[in-house]
Amino acid sequence: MEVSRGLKGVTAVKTSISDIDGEEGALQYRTTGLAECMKHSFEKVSHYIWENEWREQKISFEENRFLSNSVKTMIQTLAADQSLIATIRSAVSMVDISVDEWPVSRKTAERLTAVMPSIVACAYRAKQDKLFVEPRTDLGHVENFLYMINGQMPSEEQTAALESYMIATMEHGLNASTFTSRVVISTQSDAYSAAAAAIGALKGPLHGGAPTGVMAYLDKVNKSSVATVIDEKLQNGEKIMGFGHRVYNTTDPRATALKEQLLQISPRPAWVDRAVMIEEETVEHLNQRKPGRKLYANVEFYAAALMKAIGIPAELFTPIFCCSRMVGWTAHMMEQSRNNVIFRPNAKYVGDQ
Ligand SMILES: CC(=O)SCCNC(=O)CCNC(=O)[C@H](O)C(C)(C)COP(=O)(O)OP(=O)(O)OC[C@H]1O[C@@H](n2cnc3c(N)ncnc32)[C@H](O)[C@@H]1OP(=O)(O)O
Ligand SMILES: O=C([O-])CC(=O)C(=O)O
Repeated sequence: MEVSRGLKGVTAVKTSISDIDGEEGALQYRTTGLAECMKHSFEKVSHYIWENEWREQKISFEENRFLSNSVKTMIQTLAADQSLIATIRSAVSMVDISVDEWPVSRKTAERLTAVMPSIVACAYRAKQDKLFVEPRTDLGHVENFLYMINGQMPSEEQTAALESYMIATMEHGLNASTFTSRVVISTQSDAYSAAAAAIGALKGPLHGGAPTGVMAYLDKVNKSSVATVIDEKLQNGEKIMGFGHRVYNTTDPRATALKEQLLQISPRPAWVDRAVMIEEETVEHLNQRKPGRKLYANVEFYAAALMKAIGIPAELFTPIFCCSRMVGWTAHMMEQSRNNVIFRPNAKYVGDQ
């Protein structure tokens, strides 16, 4: 019996939600390339990913932003002694507790996606002893999110940059957290349980938790050099965060798109050019140290840099990723539940006979 560790190279589902060309470095949502998708609003691309139809549909997004008083109180209580991401993961399972539907509906996908920024903003502000800023219904999804985080209107540049990031990270095939969500749904469980489990999978440093490690890497290199830091990390068996990918054997197209956005920020912060140099040197050095592995920047390197450049604190990087990826998770939950087979692979016994 062949065992594929980490299911490397195994095709486990058929999907019409997105397609990745790992050799060419291309990503499309349904039949539309990433660059074209990034020209539209978060709401419009979400609708496209869920329904395969281009239509501006904002109203129910706005209605779905609100948190009940009891959920706000629970988030504020949890935030007092839990990490931000643990609070968010727990909070997702507390909204709309009684929903237990099958198959997963578009209505639930929209509720989960629209409410996530409110959960994140509530938890983030509670950790700073600040009161929750109620969502506004006259603002777009991303603009409202920044407004709830900071309690003031964001600049157009900030909103546009974050919207680009959030669209670029909405969906990415059968990555670990999306796979998690499909496994949970495959037992005919509910979307809230699947979303909480997916957040648990996303937060790990090998997946959506990587941007924190990217910031630490940049700091370390700035005090020393790329070669020294990489050699030290490889000797300790550590990975360089923001580099390497299971599917891409070239630069991640989202990294390229976010780098473009980063270079458009005006005025450009002094550290940005240095970060670009570090990315290039890292690729060169990693490929010298690990020849043939084809290690390039992944989305997380430029996600971290772009969010830093628009003034987003590092502790929000992974929570914001949860907000954008909720679109992909829920699209996969719908797809799985409409044509379900429970996931149950084999394990090869290698213990004592
Ligand atoms: C949104 C996202 O999830 S994007 C990914 C975010 N994660 C990161 O940035 C963490 C750093 N990167 C990694 O850990 C990996 O590249 C992953 C988890 C993304 C992919 O892992 P896998 O597909 O299992 O690749 P695997 O770990 O087997 O790597 C193949 C080889 O390249 C090396 N390698 C891969 N990534 C890195 C890296 N970032 N730094 C150093 N070496 C690396 C491995 O050590 C391995 O070398 P070996 O053949 O000598 O053993
Ligand atoms: O596809 C993956 O394995 C990880 C990734 O880039 C993502 O989830 O966006």
